[in-house]
Formats: sequence, structure tokens, C-alpha cells
Amino acid sequence: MIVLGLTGSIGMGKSTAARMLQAMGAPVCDSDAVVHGLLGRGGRAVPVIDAAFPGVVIDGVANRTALGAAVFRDPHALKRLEAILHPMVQAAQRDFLARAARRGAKIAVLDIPLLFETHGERRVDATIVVSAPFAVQRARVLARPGMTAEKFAGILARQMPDAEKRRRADHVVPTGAGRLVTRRALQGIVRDVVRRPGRHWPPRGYQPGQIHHA
Ligand SMILES: CC(C)(COP(=O)(O)OP(=O)(O)OC[C@H]1O[C@@H](n2cnc3c(N)ncnc32)[C@H](O)[C@@H]1O)[C@@H](O)C(=O)NCCC(=O)NCCS
Ligand SMILES: Nc1ncnc2c1ncn2[C@@H]1O[C@H](COP(=O)(O)OP(=O)(O)OP(=O)(O)O)[C@@H](O)[C@H]1O
Repeated sequence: MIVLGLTGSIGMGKSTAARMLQAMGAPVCDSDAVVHGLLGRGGRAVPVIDAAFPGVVIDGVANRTALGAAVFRDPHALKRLEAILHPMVQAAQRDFLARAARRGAKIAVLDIPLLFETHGERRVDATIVVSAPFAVQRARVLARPGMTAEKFAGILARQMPDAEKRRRADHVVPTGAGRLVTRRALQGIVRDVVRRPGRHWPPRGYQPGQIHHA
């Protein structure tokens, strides 16, 4: 099985590309959805978050707005949150890959917003970065309800620049020239990678639910 890592900056079309890959038959693990599960009712991270960020957990659920307020202005707090969540996200990804391999998938996709920031390129066979011109990205993001130019600037400042992501990518997929162009580019990558030998899943010594540190 070949493991593809999919990433891209805010509004670049990562979710759309993930859906396209899924429609081509590749199972996709959405890291944002995993984080939502970890922070939601019964989520594994909730007790740890409660201890690390007092007051943020209300009625068994981590309040994302309160957590965002606690971490997005304080780089040390963000690091503490990431140290809690990222190993749990990686454990969930490994479980997902083991399930996909058992089902006989030829390709599996990890959709990871912070792929390069978390050195995810070491855990996948090839990386895909979705990218569009800045004006397209800006227009898409500012069209979202509740988004402001100031918030957008803040989010961009915390993310690795698009140019750096493109530089590190094995494949850059354009998303600013229509869906057909995007779908064709993704089809080309899928066709190309199925011919290559992938890594063996599950890896030797793998235990479901185990947390692996990068
Ligand atoms: C702090 C949380 C609860 C705030 O949730 P909220 O729904 O308010 O915002 P959302 O998740 O949509 O993020 C807002 C913007 O910040 C960016 N962002 C989120 N986490 C991070 C991070 N660790 N570093 C840099 N940017 C981040 C997102 O990509 C997005 O563009 C949430 O972002 C979170 O749990 N972040 C830490 C986990 C993480 O690293 N997630 C991203 C990769 S899996
Ligand atoms: N390939 C594409 N061609 C045309 N429009 C696109 C394409 N990909 C995404 N879009 C449009 O751009 C907007 C953002 O797309 P999407 O939600 O996929 O982005 P994203 O990168 O997942 O965003 P975020 O990281 O902020 O959650 C949507 O309105 C979508 O319709």
C-alpha cells in the first residue's frame, strides 16, 4: 500500500482534493476530524486537556473557542496542546492505515493540515500540496462566514508559507484553475504511485492504539 500525505494552506482546497481522492477509491483519514473526535464528548484527549488547560472543558467537551483563545496568542501554550494532541492523532492515523491495508487498499491518504510542521513527510511515501494563487486563496477564505482580513492574516502568519510547502512537496496540485484540472492532476498522481512499491502496513511490532513518537 502506498501512503500519500495531503496538505495545503487554509482555503487551498485540501478537503475538495481529499473528496476527489476518496472518489477514486483511496480511503482518506481527515486529521482535523480526528482532532474534533479527541476533543469532543468521550474524546481521549479531554481529561488531559482538562488538567493542562483548566476551565476549557465544560460538560465533558473541550470548548474549541476557549482552547483557541488560550493557545493562538501564546506559542508555548500551543506547543503544549500540540504535544498532547499530535501523538494521539498519529496513533489514529496508524490505526487507519492498518485498517486500510487489511481491506486491501492500494493507496491510502492522510489529510494533514500540519504535514510538514509535524515531519509527516517521514511517515508517508509521497506528499501532495494543493495550491492556488494568493488572490484565489484570499477570496475563498474571506467568503467564509465570520472571517475577517485580520483573522486570515493571523492564520497565515502561523502556517508554513505556501511557497515553502510547494518547495517540499513531491507533487503540487493546482486548485485555482477549475476542478477538472485538479481532478486530472490527482488522477495522474494516483496512476503514477500505484506502480511503485509502498511500505508494508501494519509495520513490524505495531499495536492498535499505540502512541508512536516521531
Ligand atoms: C485550538 C483549536 C481547538 C481551535 O479550534 P477552532 O475550531 O477554533 O479552529 P480551527 O481548528 O478551525 O483552526 C483555525 C486555524 O488555525 C489553524 N491551526 C489549527 N491548529 C494549528 C496549529 N497547531 N498550528 C498552526 N495553525 C493551526 C488551522 O489550520 C486553521 O486554519 C484547534 O485548532 C486545535 O485543536 N489545534 C491543535 C491541533 C492541531 O494541531 N490541529 C491541526 C492539525 S491536525
Ligand atoms: N480544485 C478546486 N477548483 C475550484 N474550486 C475549488 C477547488 N478546491 C476548492 N475549491 C473551492 O475553494 C473553497 C475552499 O475549499 P476547501 O474547503 O476544499 O479548502 P481547504 O483547503 O480544505 O480549506 P481549510 O484548510 O481552510 O479547511 C471551496 O469554496 C471550494 O469550493
